[in-house]
Amino acid sequence: MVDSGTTAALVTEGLTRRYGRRVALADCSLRIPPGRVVGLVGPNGAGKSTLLQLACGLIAPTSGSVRVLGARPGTRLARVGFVAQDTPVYATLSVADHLRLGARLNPAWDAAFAARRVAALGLDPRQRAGRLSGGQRAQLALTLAAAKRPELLILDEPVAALDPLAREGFLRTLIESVTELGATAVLSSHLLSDVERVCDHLVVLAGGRVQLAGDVTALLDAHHRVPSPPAGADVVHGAVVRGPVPAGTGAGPVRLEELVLAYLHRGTERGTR
Ligand SMILES: Nc1ncnc2c1ncn2[C@@H]1O[C@H](COP(=O)(O)OP(=O)(O)OP(=O)(O)O)[C@@H](O)[C@H]1O
Repeated sequence: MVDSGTTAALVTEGLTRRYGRRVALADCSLRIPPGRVVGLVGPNGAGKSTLLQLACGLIAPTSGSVRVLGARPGTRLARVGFVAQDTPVYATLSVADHLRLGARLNPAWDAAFAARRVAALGLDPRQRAGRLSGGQRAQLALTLAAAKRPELLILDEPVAALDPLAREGFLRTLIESVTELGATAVLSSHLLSDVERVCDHLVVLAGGRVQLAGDVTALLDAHHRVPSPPAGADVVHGAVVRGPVPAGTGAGPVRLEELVLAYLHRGTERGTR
């Protein structure tokens, strides 16, 4: 799908995925513009991994459609980097073997970037990946995905296994490479503080449905915190109100974390599955 001459990174329309009778993702319509760092948030079982796997072409929709960089998922493999939640690596291959494999498989492979990151992480190139710690494995998988120099980087809970220092370093590197390449990154996370720090676009899922999506600044501008919302106000949850509020109500700006939580509460209470 094309908008203003720019191909969206990800477009879904009525995207639905069932597992038997369980609806993992329902009627999801989204448009992620290029060049964004997108935070995908939602409680356990909300459908985040399902959406990301659909975007990568690892699973097929039950109904609806998904386009990635203007094409069907799975047809732009060199242009999409994906790190799954369990950060898979080849246990018997060394760190250096992984980099060699990356270079062989990816036309735009950035060997200098990969070598720099491995050195900065203090990983021994001779070490077998199966002997790395969980966090080190995650770092290796992230390095491989980023060194592809993809146009779209899809990361399923990329920082979950990293210590706070490594998390901070990884997010900084991610922003640097996304900015340098003009790429798009979509990352699912339970850590709202990380999302607040690095994401400029937000998608909130609950009960398999999109509760909120859009540019972070625009979303924050469109909501307020009103201690006692007046009658007729469009209350999302608690003190969080959508749209303009009359003067004299004590309305103030809402923080991202508060906004996300309000939509998560609303989505969960509605039992939208
Ligand atoms: N392969 C599968 N078979 C059956 N049900 C599945 C499968 N994968 C996911 N589900 C179900 O689909 C729903 C959404 O799961 P999904 O993994 O997408 O959630 P999530 O938001 O990524 O959760 P988490 O934050 O816990 O990783 C859940 O109810 C889950 O049990």
